[in-house]
Amino acid sequence: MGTSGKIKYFSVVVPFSSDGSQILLGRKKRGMGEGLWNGFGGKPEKGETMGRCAHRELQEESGIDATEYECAGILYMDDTAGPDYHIPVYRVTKYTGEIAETEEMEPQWFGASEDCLPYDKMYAEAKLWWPNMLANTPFVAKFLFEGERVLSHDVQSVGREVLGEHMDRIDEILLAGKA
Ligand SMILES: COc1nc(N)nc2c1ncn2[C@H]1C[C@H](O)[C@@H](COP(=O)(O)OP(=O)(O)OP(=O)(O)O)O1
Repeated sequence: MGTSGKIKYFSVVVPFSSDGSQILLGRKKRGMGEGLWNGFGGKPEKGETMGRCAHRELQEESGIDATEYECAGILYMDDTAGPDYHIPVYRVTKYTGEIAETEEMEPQWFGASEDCLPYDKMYAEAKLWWPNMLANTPFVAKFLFEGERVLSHDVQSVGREVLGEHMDRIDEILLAGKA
């Protein structure tokens, strides 16, 4: 854990097209990560599990309603100075509704392959975990940051049961109001 001892929780949510050939990203229009392409997402509300947070944030930021989605991996980000971030990443395989630009996000489809992703306009660590996301291989990724610089990383492919155990621990913390 970084020196601040604080952990902040966020979701990141990525819709895939029905044939899996495209992914929907959003360009953040304000606040944290402004100008960067990322999945949709944000902080859980009080009493909310991460899955519910992912569903709500996607709806709020893109207008669509995820009907089939699952956790694809977790980003554990330690910072040498600021708070640490624990960020489950979700893959949406079915949704209803119309995609819309919102106050927070400008949505755009990208090809679901590494050479189609706008890595130069994504968070610095994106290129380290997106290969797992694209291959549909569950992952647990650990990063040590100094500000925006990645000092070290360890991205492990894991079984779904292991990922489930990580998610259970996070939900337990959220539901106990300890986040
Ligand atoms: C290096 O760190 C990050 N990497 C990646 N890939 N994604 C990150 C990183 N830091 C934050 N994020 C994601 C997590 C969330 O999806 C957004 C930030 O969420 P936001 O600040 O918009 O949270 P909200 O709850 O929506 O906040 P407001 O209600 O204030 O809009 O970035």
